[in-house]
Amino acid sequence: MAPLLDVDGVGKRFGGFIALDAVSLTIAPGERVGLIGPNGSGKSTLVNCLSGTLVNDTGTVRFEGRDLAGLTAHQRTRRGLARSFQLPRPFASMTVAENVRVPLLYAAGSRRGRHLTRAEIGERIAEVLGQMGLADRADQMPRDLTQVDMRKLELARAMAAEPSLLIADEAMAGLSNSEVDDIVALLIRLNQAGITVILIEHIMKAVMQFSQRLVVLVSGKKIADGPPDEVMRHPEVERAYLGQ
Ligand SMILES: Nc1ncnc2c1ncn2[C@@H]1O[C@H](COP(=O)(O)OP(=O)(O)OP(=O)(O)O)[C@@H](O)[C@H]1O
Repeated sequence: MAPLLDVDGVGKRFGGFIALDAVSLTIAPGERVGLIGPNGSGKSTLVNCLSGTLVNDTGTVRFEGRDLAGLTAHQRTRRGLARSFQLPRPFASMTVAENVRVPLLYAAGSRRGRHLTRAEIGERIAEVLGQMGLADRADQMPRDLTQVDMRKLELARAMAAEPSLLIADEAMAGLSNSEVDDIVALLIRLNQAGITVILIEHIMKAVMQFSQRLVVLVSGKKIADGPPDEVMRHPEVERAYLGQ
């Protein structure tokens, strides 16, 4: 099967510091992939190069067979590559439903190649909030949400764009065990509904529950890529984690 995402030799420097060193990886449609690595290993830099908030110095990123070079983050979202942020960034003066409506109007219409009708917009907002377990929070303001619901809203905003690939960047930090389980279950449900998901996460229990494949970055290099159990037994991975 042709890859959904094909990352080939992506490199990024900050001044003289090599944050990403020729990273290559492919993601097949429908996969659930965990991207892990110690602090500062380059995970966010890679995600930023994929989603278009940073421009890679070397290499190419292809999504659905097309080179994304030169496309802004918004253009990539409209092509179906959406990401959520470590720190949720809702519009503070809008309700939960309105927070979903904005990316939906912006991206879903262009994904479908036409304007959505008012009824379709309402249905889609309800569908996304339902998927995220936020249906009864629709009219609340973000400031009134619990931390876990705030994370769900951040994922809902990404999902409103109807992506084929969702990159979830540390969606669980600071949550309780049961809340982590809740978010993992939610991400697995999205995957089962056809969304390819890359999860960046430090909570290893969540990573192992979620991932069908693990990619490990250390010091900007990919050092392992494969089935989670095998990857975690890889000597370099053990060293990187014990060394933390
Ligand atoms: N804009 C920047 N300017 C200079 N250095 C940067 C910049 N962004 C990231 N770095 C450096 O690049 C390295 C990789 O950072 P990155 O945030 O990608 O790591 P990470 O794996 O996501 O870490 P964490 O798990 O802590 O979020 C770090 O050493 C970081 O200090």
